Order: sequence, then C-alpha cells, then structure tokens
Amino acid sequence: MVTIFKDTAYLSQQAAELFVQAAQEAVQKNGRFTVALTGGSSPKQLYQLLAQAPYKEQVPWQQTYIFWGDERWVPLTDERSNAKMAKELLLDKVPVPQEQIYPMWDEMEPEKYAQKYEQILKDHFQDQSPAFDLILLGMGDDGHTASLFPGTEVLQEKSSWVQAYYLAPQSMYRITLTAPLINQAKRVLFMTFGDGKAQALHEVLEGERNPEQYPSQLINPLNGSLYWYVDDKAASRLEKFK
Ligand SMILES: O=C(O)[C@H](O)[C@@H](O)[C@H](O)[C@H](O)COP(=O)(O)O
Repeated sequence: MVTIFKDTAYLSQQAAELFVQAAQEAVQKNGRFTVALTGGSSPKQLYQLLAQAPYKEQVPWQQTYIFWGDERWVPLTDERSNAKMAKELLLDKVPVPQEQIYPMWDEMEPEKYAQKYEQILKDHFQDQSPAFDLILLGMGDDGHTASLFPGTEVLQEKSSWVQAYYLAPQSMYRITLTAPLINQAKRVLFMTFGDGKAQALHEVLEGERNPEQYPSQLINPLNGSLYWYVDDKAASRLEKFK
C-alpha cells in the first residue's frame, strides 16, 4: 500500500499511529511487541513523536523488544551509529527495559556478531516463525534498504537471517537483516521523503524487476502487510499511484 503525504510531519504522525496500533495488537495477541528500527534521517521525526504524549503513553514499552534492521559497524558512541540516534531521540526517553534492547554492535568481528545476532533472534522467537510485528525501513537514493545495497552478495541470501560484510564504497562494515527474514514480518513500513528518492521510488514500485540494482524490490512480506509512507516529492515520478 502506498500513501502519499504532503508534509513529513503528518507522515510521521501516521507512522506513529501505525507503530502504536502494531504494538497494542501484538501485546494483546502474544503478550509482547517485537520491532526492528531503522537508521538514516527518515525516522527521526517518528522517534521524537513516540517519545512524547500521546504516543509515549500508548505504546506498551514494558512488553516491547527492540532490534535493528541494519547498522553501520561503528561503536555505539559514534555519530554514525543508528542505535545512538534511536537511543538519544527515543529509547532513553521511554520505559523500555534495557535488557529488551538489542543494538547491532559488539566488540567482536562483524561476521561473528552477525551469527550471534541471529542466535539472539532465534532465542527470542524460539520455535515460532521469526515474524517481527513491525519492521521500519528507509530507502536510499539508489534504492537500497537496510544494508541491502545494489550489487552486493547479501542480496542473494536465501537462508541466513543476519549478515555482515565489508561495503567497499563506504569503507566500512555493515550488518543487516536479510530479505528472507524481513519478509516474514507482519508489517513492514518504509518511510521515504524528498526529491532525491523520486527516481528510485519509481523504479522500485513501477520499474521492471531488478532487485540487484534496486534492492528495495526484495521486500515483500509473505504473509504480512507492506506500507510505503512517502511524501509528494518522493512520489513525483510515480505514475500508477496518483
Ligand atoms: O543505516 C542506514 O543507513 C540505513 O538503515 C539505510 O538503509 C537508510 O534507511 C537509508 O539509507 C535511507 O536513509 P535516509 O532516511 O537518511 O534517507
């Protein structure tokens, strides 16, 4: 489902509503809410809203488990850390138990930590299918999402849940949930704004299938719902959705 918003403040409010709804439903059904956060700039307003009334009081934080969709492999104190951003804007301001927060970083080899993170997820989901209640995602100007970048091997991954790899153009390691895991989610919400995203959004949603070049095309929940919340600038090249 694609929803086009005129302003990003309203878009972020609607995203906060969806977050609350997903959290309340999950806790009602299963006693807990499992969410993966995203990095980048797009979720910042959402995180700020969730840390304030009325949303703050509406989210069952005590039953919430926080994971990430991806991370730049930098210490948690580094300005580039997705976890640092989420902590400062949201997690430090809400009563989510510290032991229910799983940043994607540790002082070990990234590939080893990817295996460890996968084990943490296996322990969390136990014998149930690894269905996140909600995964938040952004999309880059090149059509990447999470750390699923164009032309990388991780795009071919069929079985593992978490992968880490060296992203040469950025001279850094990245760690990411894989597309097969993301696609088990009950809800996936992309938030995408700005002119810079217009061409990629058109290709991802309306172009020929080419996930090697536009990895966001890989995201298609098997039994869940896919929401694209975009602003009118990002939507400016869409043809079918207007
Ligand atoms: O760690 C990251 O960089 C991200 O998780 C990445 O996938 C991001 O979501 C997109 O690059 C969009 O970024 P913006 O929201 O800043 O446009």
